[in-house]
Amino acid sequence: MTACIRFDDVHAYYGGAHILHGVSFAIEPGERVALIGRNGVGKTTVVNSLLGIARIGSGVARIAGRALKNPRTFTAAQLGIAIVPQGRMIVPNLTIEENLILGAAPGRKGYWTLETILALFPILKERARSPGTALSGGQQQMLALGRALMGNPTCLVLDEPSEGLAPVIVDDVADIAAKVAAQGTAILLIEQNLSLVRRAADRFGVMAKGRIVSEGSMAGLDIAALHAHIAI
Ligand SMILES: Nc1ncnc2c1ncn2[C@@H]1O[C@H](COP(=O)(O)OP(=O)(O)OP(=O)(O)O)[C@@H](O)[C@H]1O
Repeated sequence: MTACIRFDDVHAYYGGAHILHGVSFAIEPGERVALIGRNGVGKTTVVNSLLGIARIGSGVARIAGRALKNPRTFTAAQLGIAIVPQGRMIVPNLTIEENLILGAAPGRKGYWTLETILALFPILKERARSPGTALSGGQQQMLALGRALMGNPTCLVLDEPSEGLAPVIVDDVADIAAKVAAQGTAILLIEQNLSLVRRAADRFGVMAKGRIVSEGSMAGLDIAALHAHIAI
């Protein structure tokens, strides 16, 4: 089976700043993998390496088996990866429905359509004609998730989806992740909220100083050891 995302010994840089020091991992179709670790260890840089924002100096990052060579910001999307960025990035002068349509990938058909997404997120259906920014933080997170699903991605990348959200909304995010994975979409979850990680991932990798220092299945997750890694 070809991995949706595969990193082999990736070293990544911003200018001369060496941030990723030999990161290797793979996400198989339909898998839910969490990357955890404290602030500044390089989690978002993994995503930025897919987008060409961070430069891959050595090693290979692949999407759907294709090695990325000088990727553009849209290359990952073309290869089936949808990214829900930290901060959500809702377009303020578009309605909720228009924000969703923005995520559509013409030509890539699948389970997710405007109808199935509005059915998954009743609040977005109720307020489809309101501006995207009229929503609360949690609702904007749902909109960002829905917009990403509109492209029927093979892998959904969620960068700190729980940031700034109330615990009850974090539970909603975990439920959505489970429903998305049930449709066969793989998930890369970048997160520090352990209760979300425990509910929304099958496997984890712990990052420290630009490296994956521990990995395994959620069943084998040693919470005490993990706290030691991510304690601020
Ligand atoms: N565009 C950039 N240019 C230069 N350095 C950057 C850039 N983005 C991030 N960095 C640096 O790279 C390192 C890793 O940052 P990264 O955002 O990947 O961490 P993170 O684990 O995602 O943490 P956070 O949760 O704080 O985003 C940090 O030292 C950060 O200051």
